[in-house]
Amino acid sequence: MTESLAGKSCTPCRGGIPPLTPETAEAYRAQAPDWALRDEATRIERTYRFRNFAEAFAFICRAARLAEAEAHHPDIGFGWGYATVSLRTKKIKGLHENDFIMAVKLDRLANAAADQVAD
Ligand SMILES: C[C@H](O)[C@H](O)[C@H]1CNC2=NC(N)=NC(=O)C2=N1
Repeated sequence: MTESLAGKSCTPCRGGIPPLTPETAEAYRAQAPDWALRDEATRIERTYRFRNFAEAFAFICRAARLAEAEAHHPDIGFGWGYATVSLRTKKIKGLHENDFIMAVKLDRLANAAADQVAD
């Protein structure tokens, strides 16, 4: 059981530490169950669905502001009705707690906006 990530903030990662093991990443995923481990658990990814292009764009604008506030930046692809978000920590070429903090906060953003539609 990992402690609540929603109340945490990203911390600077300068490298020199190992990435999360797949097992630890899986434990973190309990708080972000809609995210998938990808590329041998070196990154996480989620696709959010929206009603149209404008709502997807509004979400990624909010996501970008969150990323700047947390100094941790996802890769984002988007189009009509969707945004696909990928997170990893470059300095360690894998996953860090920061990636899951961002995942949980992005999920909250999407839910709070109430503009996301079910898959
Ligand atoms: C110094 C600064 O914290 C780092 O360069 C940050 C910036 N944003 C980042 N975002 C992501 N997703 N991974 C990183 O490794 C990363 N590094």
